[in-house]
Amino acid sequence: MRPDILNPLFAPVEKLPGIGPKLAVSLTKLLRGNNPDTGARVIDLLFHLPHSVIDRRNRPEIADTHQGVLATIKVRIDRHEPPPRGKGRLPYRIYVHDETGEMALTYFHGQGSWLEKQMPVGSVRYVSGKVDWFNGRAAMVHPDYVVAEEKLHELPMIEPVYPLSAGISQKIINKAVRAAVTHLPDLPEWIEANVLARQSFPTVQEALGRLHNPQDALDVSPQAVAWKRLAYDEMLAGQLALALVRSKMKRGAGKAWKGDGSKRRIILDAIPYELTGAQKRSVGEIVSDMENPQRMLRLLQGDVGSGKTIVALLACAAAIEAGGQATIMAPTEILARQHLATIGPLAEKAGIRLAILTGREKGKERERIYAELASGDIDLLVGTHAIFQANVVFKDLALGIVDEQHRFGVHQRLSLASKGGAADILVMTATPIPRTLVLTFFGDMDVSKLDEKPPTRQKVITNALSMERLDELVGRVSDAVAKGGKIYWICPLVEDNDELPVTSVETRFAALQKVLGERVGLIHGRMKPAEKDAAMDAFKNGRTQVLVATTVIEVGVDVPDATIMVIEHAERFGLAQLHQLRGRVGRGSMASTCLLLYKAPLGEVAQARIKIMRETEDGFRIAEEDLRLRGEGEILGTRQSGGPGFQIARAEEHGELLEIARDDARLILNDDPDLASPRGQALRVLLYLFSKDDAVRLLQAG
Ligand SMILES: Nc1ncnc2c1ncn2[C@@H]1O[C@H](COP(=O)(O)OP(=O)(O)OP(=O)(O)O)[C@@H](O)[C@H]1O
Repeated sequence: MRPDILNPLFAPVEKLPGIGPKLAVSLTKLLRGNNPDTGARVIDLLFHLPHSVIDRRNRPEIADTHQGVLATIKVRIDRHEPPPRGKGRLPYRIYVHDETGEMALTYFHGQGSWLEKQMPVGSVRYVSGKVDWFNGRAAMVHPDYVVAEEKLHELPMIEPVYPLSAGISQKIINKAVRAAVTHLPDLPEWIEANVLARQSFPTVQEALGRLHNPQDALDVSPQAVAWKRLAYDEMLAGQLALALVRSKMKRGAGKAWKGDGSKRRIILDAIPYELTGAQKRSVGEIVSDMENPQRMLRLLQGDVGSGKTIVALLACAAAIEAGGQATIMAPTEILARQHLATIGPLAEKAGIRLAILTGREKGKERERIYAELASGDIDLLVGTHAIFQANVVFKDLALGIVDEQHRFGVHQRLSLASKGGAADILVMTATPIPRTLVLTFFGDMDVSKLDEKPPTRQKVITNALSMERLDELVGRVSDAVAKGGKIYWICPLVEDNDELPVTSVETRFAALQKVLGERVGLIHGRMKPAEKDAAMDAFKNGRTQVLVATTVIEVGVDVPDATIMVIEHAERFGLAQLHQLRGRVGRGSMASTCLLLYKAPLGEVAQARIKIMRETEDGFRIAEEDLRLRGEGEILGTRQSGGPGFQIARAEEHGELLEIARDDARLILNDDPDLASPRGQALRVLLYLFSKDDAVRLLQAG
C-alpha cells in the first residue's frame, strides 16, 4: 500500500482548484500520453518540467524598446480609441506614453467597458508584452499583463514555459502547476547526507519548487542541480526496481539444466549454414548459464539479420534435452507464426514437440494446448503475450525467451519467470541499444551480443531520392518486377489523413496497382490476422512481388529473396526504425538496395539520419547516433506511452548519474535487501513516488 503521505500527490488533478473535467481530460493527454492507464494526477503535473522561461525583467522606456522584444514598461494612459461603429474588425487602441515617447496598446475584439475599467485615462500602469515597431510607431498587441503600480508584485518577472499539447495554454498549465506545488508534502530524505552535500542537491520539495518557480533561465536546465536531483531520484528508483526483480529472480533460483547435446547436434546438422562466431559465442554463454544452478537473466542483443532465431532455438533445445520445457514469446502474431514456420521443420527433426498459442487459437484447440503444456506433452511453446495468461501452466518450464523488441516491460518478464519455479530468462532485442539504455531498461543483466552478420550477407546499398523522382523510381520498380525481383514499399500511414500531407499505404497501393496490377500486395496493422497471413504468404511465394506495407513488417519479417526496400517519407522515421526496415532486405545472397524517398526540403535532423544510414549498416553505431539525435524516449517510443521511459531524467544529459544510481542501488540492496531500515523505508517512498509499485510488492511478497 502506498504510504498515506503520498496521497495528495497521487490524487487526480480534478482535486486541484480550477481544474474541471474537461481540462482534466486535456491534462491526461498531455501528461500521460495517448493510452493512459490512469487519469492525470497531481504528481504528473509536478513532474512536468518547464523547458525554458519568459523573462520580463527587461524594463526599457518606450523609445529604447526593440522590435519583437519582450519588455515591461511603465506608462501613463492618455486616451481610448474604440473602433468606429460597424468596423468591428479594426482594433481597439489605447494610447499611452512615458517620458520618451508614445505607444499604442492594441486589442482585437476588445471589450471597451472592461478595458476602460482596467486602464482609466490618466492612470499609471505597467504593461508587459512584445513591442512592435511599424512606420516609426511603437505598439504592443494584446499585452500579456497590465497592472497598477501597487499590484506590480503580481506581474511574474520570470515565468516558466512548459511543453504543451492541444487544449492547454501556458497560463492554464502555469496555474495548474502552481496549485500542485502547494500539495507537496514533506517527504523523508532517502539520499545520504554526505551525498546530498557533495552533489549540492536540494531536497525534493526544494527541487520541485525551484524548477516550477525559476529565478533564471539556468534554473530550468537539465544540468541545474534541482533537475539533476530529481533525475537521480528517478534513475535510482528505476535501478532499485530492476535490482529487486533481479535479486528476487536469482533468489528464487535453483536448477541446473544440463542437456546431452543430442538435439542441438541434429539441428546444427540440419541447417544449411555454419553459425557465425558471434552466434557460437552467444549460444555458449546461454548454455553455460543454464547449466549453472543460478537463475539465468540474460539479454541477447542482436543487430538486424544477425540470426537470433537459431540461437533461441538452440537454447530451447538445450532446455528440452535436460528434460524441461521452453517458450518463445514474440511481440506480434506475424512474428510468432514466422518463428513457428522457421523453427518447425528443425524442431520436428530433433523430436521437439512444438505448439503455437496466440489470440487466434480458441475453444477446444486452446484447451488442448493448455492440457498438453500441463502434462508436458508440448516441449516448446511459441506465441504472443497470450502466453502470459493465468491458464497457461507449464509442467516444468526451464527456459523463457522474450523476443522483446522493446515492447514488453519488466512486469511481463516477471510474470514469465513466475510460470516456472526456476525458469531461466533470456530477453532478446531486435535493435541494438546503447549501453545507457540497456542499464535503464534491463538493469544489471548479463549481455550477449550478436554483432556479426552471416558471411553470405552482402552490403545493402542505400540511396536517398526526393519525391520529385517518384516516376523514375516506379519505372525502376517495374523493371525489377519484370526480372522477378521482390520489393517492399513502406508508407507511414494506413489511410490518407487530411491533416498530414503524407501518402498512405492505401493510396500507394492503388497507384502501384495501376502500373503493376496483380503483382502488388498490401499489408497493414488494421487488417485481420488471416488477411495479414495471406498477404505475407503471397509475397513469400512470389504471387505478389511488391508488398506495400506500414511498419507492421518492421521487426523480424524474413523473406530472404526480397532485395529492394523503398521507404516513402523516410524523413518521418527514426533511425532505429529505418535500420530495422532496411534490415528486411539483404537477407539472402543477392545484392540489395534501400531507397529512402523523402519530401524536400529536409530538416537538419532528417538530413543527419539519412547521412548516417548511407554511411553504415552497423546497428550498434546507429543506435548511439540515434540517442544523440533524438533522446532516449523517442528511440524506444516510450516517452508518451507510459512505458518504462523516464519522465524527468534524460539518458543523453544524465548518463553519468545513471551509472551512479546503478551502483548506489546495488550497495543499498547489499546492506539492506528488504529495505527495512529507516533509510530503506524512505526508499520505499521513493519507489512509490516513481510508480514502482510492482517492486515494492515484490518486497512485501518476501
Ligand atoms: N550463420 C548464418 N549463416 C547464414 N545464414 C544465417 C545464419 N544465421 C541465420 N541465418 C539466416 O539469416 C536470416 C535471418 O535470421 P533471423 O531471422 O534469425 O535474424 P534476426 O536476428 O531475427 O534478424 P531480424 O531481427 O532482422 O529479424 C534467416 O534467413 C536465417 O536462416
